[in-house]
Amino acid sequence: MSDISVEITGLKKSFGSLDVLKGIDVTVNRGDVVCIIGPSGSGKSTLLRCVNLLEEPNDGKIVVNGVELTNPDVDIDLARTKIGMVFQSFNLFAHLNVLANLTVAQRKVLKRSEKEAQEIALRNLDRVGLKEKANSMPAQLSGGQQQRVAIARALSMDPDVMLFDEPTSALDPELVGDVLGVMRQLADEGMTMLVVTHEMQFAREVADKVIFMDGGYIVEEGPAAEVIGDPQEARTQEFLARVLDPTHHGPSDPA
Ligand SMILES: Nc1ncnc2c1ncn2[C@@H]1O[C@H](COP(=O)(O)OP(=O)(O)OP(=O)(O)O)[C@@H](O)[C@H]1O
Repeated sequence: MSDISVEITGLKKSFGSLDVLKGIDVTVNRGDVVCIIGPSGSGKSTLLRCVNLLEEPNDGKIVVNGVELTNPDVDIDLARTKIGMVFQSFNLFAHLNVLANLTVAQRKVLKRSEKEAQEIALRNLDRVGLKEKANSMPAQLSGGQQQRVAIARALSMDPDVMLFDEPTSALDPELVGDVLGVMRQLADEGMTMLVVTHEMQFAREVADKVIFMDGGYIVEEGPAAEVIGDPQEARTQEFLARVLDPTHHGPSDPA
């Protein structure tokens, strides 16, 4: 089996006349955590959405665990079950309790029996420390708990890869640590993860590789210490101010 889990080559995506991804190449090895950072509007979410086939690329190739998702003959529903996605806004079904949130796609897409789906759901709720909330409704949970349920829901589909799109951005600061803790645990367990985040400490401590995107290009890629730098250095302070500034939209087009 290849060591490569995700291989993206020459990926391009436009919305009308807006070129958002201008030729992206990314390789993620099996078991690695890759963090994607970059200013607002640089195309980070669009990249993840293309990998999960929520957006159709205009050009390029995406291969996940040997399956070319960009091949028009691929069974998209089946391929997508292998890719778990966690969004900023949790996206739980508000009218279903926690357990049902975790079983519905297992029943429908993977055709698991109710009993098997519930067993797998409870195991994954336990993994994120929320087994006792199985019968709660999403609205009865904190944002951090809802996000951990969303992670457990994605895990219940037995994904090969987990994609996280700013999973802590919508949370109150005191709830961020619990969600990052679950993500650290998944990384320790060897889950392959592609994470769009503004959490630089998480990137420094957990990422095997950091990718810095700007203006639809990858402009830097490597170990966190090289891409983000030492937090004590002035260069790093300037860099972080640029990456974390929500008003920066500067597509410094290298072409
Ligand atoms: N469905 C869409 N239709 C039109 N434009 C879109 C669509 N999705 C994204 N865009 C535009 O593409 C550009 C990149 O958006 P994207 O969400 O990928 O950036 P981002 O780097 O994730 O930003 P942020 O950090 O603010 O989430 C933005 O200009 C955005 O307005």
